[in-house]
Amino acid sequence: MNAPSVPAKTIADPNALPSYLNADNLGPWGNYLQQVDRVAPYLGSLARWIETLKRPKRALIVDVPIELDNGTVAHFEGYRVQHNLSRGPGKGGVRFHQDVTLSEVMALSAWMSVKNAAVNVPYGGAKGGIRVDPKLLSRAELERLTRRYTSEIGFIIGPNKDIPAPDVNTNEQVMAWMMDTYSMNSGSTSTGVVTGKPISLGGSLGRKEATGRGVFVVGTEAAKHLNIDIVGARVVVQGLGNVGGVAAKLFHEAGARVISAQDHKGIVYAPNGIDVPALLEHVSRHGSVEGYPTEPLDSDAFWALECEFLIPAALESQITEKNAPFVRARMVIEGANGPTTPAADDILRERNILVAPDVIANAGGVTVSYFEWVQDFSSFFWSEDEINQRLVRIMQEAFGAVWQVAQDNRVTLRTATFIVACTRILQAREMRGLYP
Ligand SMILES: NC(=O)C1=CN([C@@H]2O[C@H](COP(=O)(O)OP(=O)(O)OC[C@H]3O[C@@H](n4cnc5c(N)ncnc54)[C@H](OP(=O)(O)O)[C@@H]3O)[C@@H](O)[C@H]2O)C=CC1
Ligand SMILES: O=C(O)CCC(=O)C(=O)O
Repeated sequence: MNAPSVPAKTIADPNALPSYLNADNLGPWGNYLQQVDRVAPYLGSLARWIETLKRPKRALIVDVPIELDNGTVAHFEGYRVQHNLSRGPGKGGVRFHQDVTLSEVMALSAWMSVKNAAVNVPYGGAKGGIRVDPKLLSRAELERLTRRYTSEIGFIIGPNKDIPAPDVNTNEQVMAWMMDTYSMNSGSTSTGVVTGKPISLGGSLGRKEATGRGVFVVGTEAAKHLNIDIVGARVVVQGLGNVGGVAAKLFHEAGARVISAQDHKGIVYAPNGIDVPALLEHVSRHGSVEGYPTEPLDSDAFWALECEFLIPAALESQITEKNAPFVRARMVIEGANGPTTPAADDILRERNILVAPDVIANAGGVTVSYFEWVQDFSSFFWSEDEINQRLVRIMQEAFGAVWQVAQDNRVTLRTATFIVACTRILQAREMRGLYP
């Protein structure tokens, strides 16, 4: 009788993904992996490096303990993920939000790698976050949290290593605290360690508005291809924070009609167009669109509004297979990172709705962050006009190149952007080689 054949020694599959990378349902990280799978057929011989894109280079989880104002000690979970450093130091924002997870930060860091390569700024991709609802903290608690987090991640960030910036619920003040903490710990003032700083601390003119401005530029470029006139065009925006607020303002100033805006507390709707400056003033005073005079509209109807531009500018996975069949926009301009799931992408494509993806549409922020970093290194600061002109040129050229790749390969703008960006990343990976 033959004995069953049993290998003398079972070796774990050396190419198996680490467990935290390969679960079936990983939310934004799972969506990113699907986007990478879609680009693989277009990478030629570079496809042999594709696994590089599916594994973050480095993921740091830190405990961030702080003393609350009432004397108790609270522990928060913080992350900094450096997805890819082949093209330069890590670059990407820091998010403070109660739903932040490691897998979400991994996805956000990976989209930074793609975005930075798409606009050809010399960075890899990184992102950070703390799982906290900052609205529940006092200003002093927020400062302690930011400083402790900065110290905990301090050994992997730096002007030549990884440069954080603002994201959801972080701003110039948070960046100032991060810069100060890093500088104290390293023994010299280091303005280049973060971008999105106050102007008085080496920040750049135009950075605060840059992401929304980039969204507007990409929207107007895409509109030219679809023969849409901006004047009178209808715009619907989700999220009136830094990105959505500026984008809404610029569309309004260009003569478009912003007909609806949503944040986590409410929806504003005015079919003839909202007075955007008045709405933004209301939001800055009350923290939300809630309470602003409006015609009634529920959340399902919001996504189904007929419009030329639908701009998700809040969080991930807002346009899904559930609401994508009802979207009646001519195009979706992604101000947020990861707002459209791959299943929704397919539905929108079938329905002939153009999607200008996050990895190009919201790249204006990091582009001006790059300008800020360059200005800090040279201690020579540019005028706002110079910055905006350079920003517009980079965004127009990058979007034009992506548009052409999409036409040539008959793929979506998302896959086209991934083709351009992943080619750059993997070429750098190949040229550098693997061994020290
Ligand atoms: N800041 C930047 O430079 C860049 C940001 N991004 C991306 O843009 C998006 C927005 O970032 P940013 O504007 O900086 O963040 P902000 O914190 O300034 O604003 C976030 C906005 O999203 C709204 N929001 C949050 N949760 C929901 C929800 N569940 N439903 C509806 N609205 C919601 C917030 O409303 P409320 O206040 O009511 O919670 C707020 O209006 C994020 O995806 C971010 O990653 C991308 C590139 C650069
Ligand atoms: O300005 C930066 O460095 C990064 C901004 C960011 O986090 C993003 O583009 O998502």
